[in-house]
Amino acid sequence: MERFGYSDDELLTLPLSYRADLLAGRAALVSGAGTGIGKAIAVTLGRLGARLVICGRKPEKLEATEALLKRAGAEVLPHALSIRDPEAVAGLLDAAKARFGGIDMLVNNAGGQFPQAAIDFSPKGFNAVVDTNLSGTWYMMQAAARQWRDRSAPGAIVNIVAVVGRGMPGVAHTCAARAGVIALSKTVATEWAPLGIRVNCVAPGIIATEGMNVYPDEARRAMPDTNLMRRFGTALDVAELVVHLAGPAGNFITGEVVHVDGGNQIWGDQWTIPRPDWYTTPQESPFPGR
Ligand SMILES: CCC/C=C/C(=O)SCCNC(=O)CCNC(=O)[C@H](O)C(C)(C)COP(=O)([O-])OP(=O)([O-])OC[C@H]1O[C@@H](n2cnc3c(N)ncnc32)[C@H](O)[C@@H]1OP(=O)([O-])[O-]
Ligand SMILES: NC(=O)C1=CN([C@@H]2O[C@H](COP(=O)(O)OP(=O)(O)OC[C@H]3O[C@@H](n4cnc5c(N)ncnc54)[C@H](OP(=O)(O)O)[C@@H]3O)[C@@H](O)[C@H]2O)C=CC1
Repeated sequence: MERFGYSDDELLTLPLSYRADLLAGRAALVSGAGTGIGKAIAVTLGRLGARLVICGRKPEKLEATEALLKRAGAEVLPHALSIRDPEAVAGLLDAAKARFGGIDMLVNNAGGQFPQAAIDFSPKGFNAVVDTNLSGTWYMMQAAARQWRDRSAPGAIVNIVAVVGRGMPGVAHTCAARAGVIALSKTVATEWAPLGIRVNCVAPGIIATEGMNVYPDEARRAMPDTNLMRRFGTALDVAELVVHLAGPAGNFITGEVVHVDGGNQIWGDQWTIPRPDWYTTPQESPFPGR
């Protein structure tokens, strides 16, 4: 691929599809906001007037996004933690309440995985991915929902997942975790509608971010061949969809999974590890049927 995501200046200046004060007076919490898609989401929300709480494990990544948000004129509270730690997550929501009186929007973007054939997963590797993407996301959802309930305030959650409807060879652990997030989201969309809480998922296809460095060159080069538009999407494509779902345009949308994947889900099979010969050259099966 030619480049890995936007420069800071591009994030601050690329034209947006929304009016500049759309989210004035609102506060948003974005996880994994120090890099890639999360950084683009945070900056986009900030450019539209929202105040931001940003989290991730590494303070230095958050500092870069904090500086960018300040350039956009947004108020920002950076808070380093691992979303895998439920007590730290509860502390994060307390800090957001102390600073901004609470949040209106939660974007669970933090996550990731490593590519490996499933048959080789170690228990530690599998659990690391499930803990981060499923349990970590859940701790954030529950802590936010409890605060909204206690404040008698409405709220919107957007969970960033992946295109997992047909599985994705090389990242079975993340497929399991993301499918879990989708099922959780649909279930609590129903349980929490009486509290005024909407819950939706965004499933990005291949998006140009530095996170793509974890994939082998061969797999990454082939990725644009697996969507109808035959290219990578951008972090802004995801960020603008998040604005739609978390903001006023999404008021009647809940329990939904929206794909921003150039049509990958209806067409291409997506490999994150090299394809075995079985799928690339004509084969005579050594395992005949009855
Ligand atoms: C197109 C696809 C769609 C999606 C695209 C994207 O998401 S792009 C964005 C993508 N961005 C990202 O994905 C970035 C975020 N990803 C991450 O931070 C990590 O992948 C994580 C989710 C495992 C973090 O968990 P953590 O902080 O606990 O990390 P840790 O380093 O301590 O590892 C824990 C254990 O996991 C195992 N293990 C780890 N790596 C490998 C490997 N290469 N090989 C084999 N195994 C591996 C190993 O068992 C290790 O323990 P050990 O043996 O070392 O004692
Ligand atoms: N790029 C793509 O094509 C696709 C991405 N996605 C998903 O979108 C999300 C963003 O991806 P992208 O921006 O590309 O990748 P990045 O690797 O750049 O972003 C992941 C972010 O999550 C944070 N993070 C990881 N683990 C934790 C944790 N335990 N606690 C808190 N923060 C954590 C990281 O920060 P730190 O290391 O400081 O904790 C980092 O900022 C991820 O969930 C990814 O899997 C889904 C489909 C496709």
